[in-house]
Amino acid sequence: MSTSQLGQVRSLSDSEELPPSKRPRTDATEPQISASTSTNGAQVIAISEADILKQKAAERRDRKRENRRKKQLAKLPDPCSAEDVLWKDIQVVLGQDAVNSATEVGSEFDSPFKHQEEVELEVKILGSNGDGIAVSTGSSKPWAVVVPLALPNERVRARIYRHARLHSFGDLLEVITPNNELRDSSLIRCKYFGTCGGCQYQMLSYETQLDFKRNVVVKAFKNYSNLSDEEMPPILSTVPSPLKYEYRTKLTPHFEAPPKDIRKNMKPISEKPDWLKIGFNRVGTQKVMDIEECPIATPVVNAQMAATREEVVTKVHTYKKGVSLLFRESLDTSVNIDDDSVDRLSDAFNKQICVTDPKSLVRERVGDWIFEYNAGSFFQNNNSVLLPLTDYVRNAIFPPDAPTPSTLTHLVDTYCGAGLFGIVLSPSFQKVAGIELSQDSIRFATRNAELNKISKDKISFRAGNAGEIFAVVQDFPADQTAVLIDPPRKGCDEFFIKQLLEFGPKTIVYVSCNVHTQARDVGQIMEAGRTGKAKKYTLDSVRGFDLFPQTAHVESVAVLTRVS
Ligand SMILES: C[S@@+](CC[C@H](N)C(=O)[O-])C[C@H]1O[C@@H](n2cnc3c(N)ncnc32)[C@H](O)[C@@H]1O
Repeated sequence: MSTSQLGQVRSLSDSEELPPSKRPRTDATEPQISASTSTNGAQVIAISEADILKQKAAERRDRKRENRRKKQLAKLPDPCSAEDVLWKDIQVVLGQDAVNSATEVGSEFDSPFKHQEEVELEVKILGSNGDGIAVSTGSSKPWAVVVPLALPNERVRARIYRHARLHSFGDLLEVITPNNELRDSSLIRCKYFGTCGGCQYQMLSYETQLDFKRNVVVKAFKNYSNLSDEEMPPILSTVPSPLKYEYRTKLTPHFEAPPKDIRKNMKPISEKPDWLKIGFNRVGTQKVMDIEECPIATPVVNAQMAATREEVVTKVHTYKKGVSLLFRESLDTSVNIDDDSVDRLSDAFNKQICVTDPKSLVRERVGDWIFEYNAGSFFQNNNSVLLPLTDYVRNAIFPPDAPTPSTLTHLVDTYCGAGLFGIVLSPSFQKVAGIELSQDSIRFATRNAELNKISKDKISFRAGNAGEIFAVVQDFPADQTAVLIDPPRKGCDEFFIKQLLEFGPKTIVYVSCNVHTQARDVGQIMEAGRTGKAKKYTLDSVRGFDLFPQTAHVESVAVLTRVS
């Protein structure tokens, strides 16, 4: 028995005299060593077999945990996800060499910054999500920091609050050196700008906003389409929204239920207490902040929001859960427009109201077209841009300057919602077929076709998965058919693209609220033709549309033509 082993035993039992907080940490994975005195007085250390087995099991558990951790670290974000789009920007800022070296040595999660540390940063680029992406002026370690509301070439101070792979997130505390070519605070129209997470670009001129959005489209096709330079048309300038403010026809602010301790003894109140916040999430958080008005929403929506806020105060003691409110602008639905004697374009018909029940009927005009839908279901939120958008799509399908007249006669409107594109474009086609997953939206699409006096022989809508439409439109001549695609953010699935390519329409117009998945899908359509697996398409044009001024969102329209 060596003295050092004895010493270890001694110090263990000594430590038991200490208060728990001062005792050396005994790892649960260590076998318990017990000291006893033998009959001849010598001390014996006994490690039981059970303890050894326990230790081995614990080591196995540790190894498994470590492997899981390594796998998790190695896992990159899902392609086209918001995290992936950001990760691509981070790599540009840090440079591929720095990213590769950090990955090789496994230091890509070792942030040089502490939680809540205040750091000085230089902003390098504006990320596709609208946040500035900066590097530290003090640390030599390649590490990026994402700072909302910071602009390229600015020096800023930020407080770090979260870490991820080779980057951290920080709250903007101060713009030390502003970029006066871009930043113009006199343009800001909202008192909550900078704290509310809704808008990112109010300090930019509108032209700059459109330029930044074009750049997002350029980057998306570079990162996700896999198209060669020869296959890529120049990305056109972003089409502006006629209204830059007061355009949002829908808002969905929310509020939390009263905290439990307050709810217990709560009586009806008439003045809004401090803890009640009715509004939108604070920038970079899931915490609601109080918003009395939103200047990007229409005046009718703002007026209703003010009235509902007062109502919520008087009823708040009755809520046990948080609530999402809905404000949706509508034309006055009490006017019976099925009656042919009604002049739908008269002032009486055009009175705006705001509905708050998701099941309520909403009525909306797009030019001289009338649409109805349920307040809770999908319809575009910026009415002012819908005529320019549908005109653009029509001109893409029937280019006014084409040397020969178009032969297109049929339109397939996939992901058609309440029938916006199919109905507005219907005069240019002999036949239109639409498909949409929501039964409710299809009920309205059919009603909208009737309201707009389009015959059932000409236009039809069906509920179903978008890819299923191609089996239904077998009688549509592919050479004379245009397919419009307007999917949700996640884009099209494999089944849809396979069916689309088997059908092989002459023209494809792909409208999207997520240019990254759009670029991926367009890339897949083009690749299938390039590799001889399907008919070949050229990408004629890609253009951003600004459906959401003052925010970083961009809609995009890509036009493809079959060449073989
Ligand atoms: C961006 S919206 C476009 C709606 C319509 N084109 C418009 O502009 O009003 C996408 C629509 O796709 C529908 N959708 C989602 N997944 C679908 C699927 N797998 N098949 C068909 N429609 C789907 C949604 O219900 C939603 O109405």
